[in-house]
Amino acid sequence: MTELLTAAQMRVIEQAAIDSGEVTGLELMERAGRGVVEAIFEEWPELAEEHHGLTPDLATDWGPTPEPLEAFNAEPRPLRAVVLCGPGNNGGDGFVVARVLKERGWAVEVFLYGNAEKLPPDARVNYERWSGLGGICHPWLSTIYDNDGDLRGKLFSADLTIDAVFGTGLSRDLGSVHADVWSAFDLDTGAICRLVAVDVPSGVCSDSGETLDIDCRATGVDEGLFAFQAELTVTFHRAKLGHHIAVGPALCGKVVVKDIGLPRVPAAPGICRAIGEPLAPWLRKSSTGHKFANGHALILTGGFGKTGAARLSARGALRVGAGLVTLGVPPSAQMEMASHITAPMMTRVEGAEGLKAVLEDVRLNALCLGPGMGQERARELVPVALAAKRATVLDADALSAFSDEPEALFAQLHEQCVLTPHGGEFVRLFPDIAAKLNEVPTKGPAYSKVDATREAAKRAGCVVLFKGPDTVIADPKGRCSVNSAHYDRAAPWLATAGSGDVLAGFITGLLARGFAPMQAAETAAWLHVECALEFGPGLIAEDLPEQLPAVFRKLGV
Ligand SMILES: NC(=O)C1=CN([C@@H]2O[C@H](COP(=O)(O)OP(=O)(O)OC[C@H]3O[C@@H](n4cnc5c(N)ncnc54)[C@H](OP(=O)(O)O)[C@@H]3O)[C@@H](O)[C@H]2O)[C@@H](O)CC1
Ligand SMILES: Nc1ncnc2c1ncn2[C@@H]1O[C@H](COP(=O)(O)OP(=O)(O)O)[C@@H](O)[C@H]1O
Ligand SMILES: [K+]
Repeated sequence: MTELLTAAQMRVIEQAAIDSGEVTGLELMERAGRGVVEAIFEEWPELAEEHHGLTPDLATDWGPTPEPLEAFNAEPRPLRAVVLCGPGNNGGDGFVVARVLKERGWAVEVFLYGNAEKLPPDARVNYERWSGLGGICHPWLSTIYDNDGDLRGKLFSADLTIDAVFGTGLSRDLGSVHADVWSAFDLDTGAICRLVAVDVPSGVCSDSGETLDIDCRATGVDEGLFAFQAELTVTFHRAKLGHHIAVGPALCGKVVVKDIGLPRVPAAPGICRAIGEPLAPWLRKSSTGHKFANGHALILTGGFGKTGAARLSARGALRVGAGLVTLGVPPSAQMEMASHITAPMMTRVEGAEGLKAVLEDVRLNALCLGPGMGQERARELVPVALAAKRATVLDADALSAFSDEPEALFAQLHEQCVLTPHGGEFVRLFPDIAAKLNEVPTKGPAYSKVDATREAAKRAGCVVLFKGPDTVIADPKGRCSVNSAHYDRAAPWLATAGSGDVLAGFITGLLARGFAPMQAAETAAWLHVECALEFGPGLIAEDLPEQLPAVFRKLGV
């Protein structure tokens, strides 16, 4: 697992390194700027070729694009970069990038969105260093929208554009920025070729992955998405939360993390982690254990015509390694279920008394309630299941059944429980927290899905897994992790009916095997995405459990 930092955590790490005398802020800025250039050349090796920025294929004059024949005959020209620098240290990194590219023979134009006199000290030094090499345009002095050497024209014809306007210091509503800064956000940045964001695309809050909105009435600016759309984002030391949650991933393009020589992140409870590959020994079965040594899961089903979801969970629980899985079926669905199952077992669970009787078997060590269950049955059975104090997953109907009285549910939950809401279920159980999360943010750092999940887990007193492409998992003590299904782990085919039921089954199966709730939720979420990637396009929920053998084999289980 690697850390996903907030801006404040990054500042603490940076400040500690500076205070220890190991490094200066200026050295960090130099490494950051050079790291950006290195990442650019790794991403587009054609920009790094030996002729030091001279190429007839990529570079034309600053003017309009020449006709093909003209381009063919044209003399090689320097590659061209536009660097947009903001008023803080992100801008400072931009000046370093400008200098390094210029030293390699590039034609570089730098725009400063801010007042040079007010730049922070390290950024100011790099501004001065750049000033010895090239000029600086102040956007408010140039005629941005005409066709004569304007910023817009330059951006759209440059070989590379660097966004160093705002990084982790984005703190205020963009409506409060001076019109000169605003002009940078008023561009269709998605259409700019090779737009590289330094640290984070400007306008994206690095803690929440949200874009900060503006008060459109106050500014007269049209509503829109006020952030740069990067093709590549180069960040430093560790990825930030905003690279993996909310709309951040959609705006970052691709994220590369460059080492700038800072020490390892000290373990601290407030630091959130990206879930990585589980260790194979955790998932191996003991060579001597019998089936009961791997636990016995009970999955409660819905009535006639509603049993499919629980069957998906059961298949997931079995494949992930539970020794036995039993489906608890109401009488109306017994025939239906019997004709569908082979490996899972079945037992009749009619109502609260029926469940109490079944739970007298203490070998049933993990329970799953919710998938396809129906809210009425869930209201009756959830209290019995929770009173039995077994490891318990509550999903789907077992959550929605308590939307009128979430406090009544919270009073019964215990620390062996895992709640797995999707966005809609989260709103029903935690309406005030969801309202904060869904508010359009105007200030940074904005309230994030990580904040919301932590708050929900604390209130519920158990692990909460808040689903989505950015699944966030938290426990009541504040431990938190993100299962990011973005970038090379993008798994859009998981958005299919029943995939959440399989996830609930994976968690239940791992709980049956003795995993702690947080570890079960994290491991299951990671495996779930791996199964989707293993299968690829065309995936439906039934396919997910069937990929586990291949995923386990790759892990060396
Ligand atoms: N930490 C590290 O280890 C390293 C950090 N490095 C780099 O430093 C970056 C962080 O620098 P930073 O803290 O100076 O913040 P940055 O993003 O440049 O912006 C701050 C400026 O913007 C202003 N401002 C904010 N919001 C605004 C708004 N809505 N509208 C208008 N203005 C607004 C804000 O004004 P203020 O709110 O203070 O009045 C201030 O002037 C980081 O992303 C990375 O690139 C690397 O060099 C090396 C290692
Ligand atoms: N675009 C996506 N990318 C990655 N994972 C996704 C995406 N959309 C949904 N998922 C995952 O798929 C599952 C869907 O669960 P849920 O909404 O409960 O569906 P269902 O109720 O049909 O089973 C969750 O684990 C969620 O994280
Ligand atoms: K930036």
